[in-house]
Amino acid sequence: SHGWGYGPTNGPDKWGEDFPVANGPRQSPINIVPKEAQYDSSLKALKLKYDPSNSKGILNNGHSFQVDFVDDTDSSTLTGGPISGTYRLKQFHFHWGASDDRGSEHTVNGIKFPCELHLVHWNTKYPNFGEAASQPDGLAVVGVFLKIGAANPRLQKVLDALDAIKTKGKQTTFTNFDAKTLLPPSLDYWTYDGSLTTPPLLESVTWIVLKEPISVSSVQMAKFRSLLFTGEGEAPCCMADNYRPPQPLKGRQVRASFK
Ligand SMILES: CC#CCNS(=O)(=O)c1cc(S(N)(=O)=O)ccc1C(=O)O
Ligand SMILES: [Zn+2]
Repeated sequence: SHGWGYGPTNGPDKWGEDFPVANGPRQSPINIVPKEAQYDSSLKALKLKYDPSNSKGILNNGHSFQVDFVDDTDSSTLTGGPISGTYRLKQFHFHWGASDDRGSEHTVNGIKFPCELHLVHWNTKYPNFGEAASQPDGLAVVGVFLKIGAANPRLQKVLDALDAIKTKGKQTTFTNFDAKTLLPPSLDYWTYDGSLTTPPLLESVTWIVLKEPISVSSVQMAKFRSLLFTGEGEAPCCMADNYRPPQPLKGRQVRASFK
C-alpha cells in the first residue's frame, strides 16, 4: 500500500485512515491567535545549549530533510521554558511551500509563512527517543518561522548540502553545525500541548513556537524546492507543500512567555 505523504491520494486528509489519532484532542499544528494567548509569568526563559560537534548527518527522508544529532549524552539540550527536566536535541527539519505564500505548519492570525523550522528534542527521563515519543511529556519541538527577506547566511551551509541528498533516502555527513545560529535574537514564545505533525501523529509534543521569525530569501526557498520526494530512478516529484494544515484547538490553552 502507498505510504503517507502530501499528495492528493496520501496527504493529510487521508492520514486518519492509518493513524486514527489524527482526529485526537491534541493535534498539531494549530493557528495561533496572539490576542487569545494567555501571558504566563511563571513560564521560564528557554535555555538551548547546542554543541556543534554533535551534528552527524543530513538526510532526505522522503517527506523533508533532517539534520541528525548525536543524542547519547546531554551535550545538546533544551531546558527551561514550559518544560521541566532536560530534553536532548535529536534532529531538526523544515516544512515549506511550492510558492512563497505558504509552507508553514503553524499560522499566526491565519497567516502562513513560506517555511517553518522544527528542532526536535526528547525527554531524558525516558531511556530513548522511541520511548519518549509515546509519552505525553516525551517530546519538545521548537518551531521557528522563516519569512521572505534578505538571504540568511546561517541557512547557507544547510542549503549547500542539499545537492548531495536530492532524492529520497540519500544522506551525507554534516558535521560541526551549530543549530543555535538558526535561532532569532528573541526567544519569546507561545507554547501549547500538541502532537507530531506527521504520522504517527503521536500526542507527545510540548510545542514551543518562537514569535520572531528568521529571514530567508526567495532564491534560498527555491533551493528547498530543488529536493525530490521521490527516490533515484523514479519519476521526479519536487519536495514542496510538505506541511500539515492547522488542526482544531479542541479547548486547548495557548500560553505566551511575553506580554
Ligand atoms: C516515533 C516517531 C517519530 C517522529 N520522529 S521525529 O520526531 O523526528 C519527527 C517529527 C516531526 S514534527 N513536524 O512533528 O516535528 C516530523 C517528522 C519527524 C520524523 O520522524 O521525520
Ligand atoms: Zn516538523
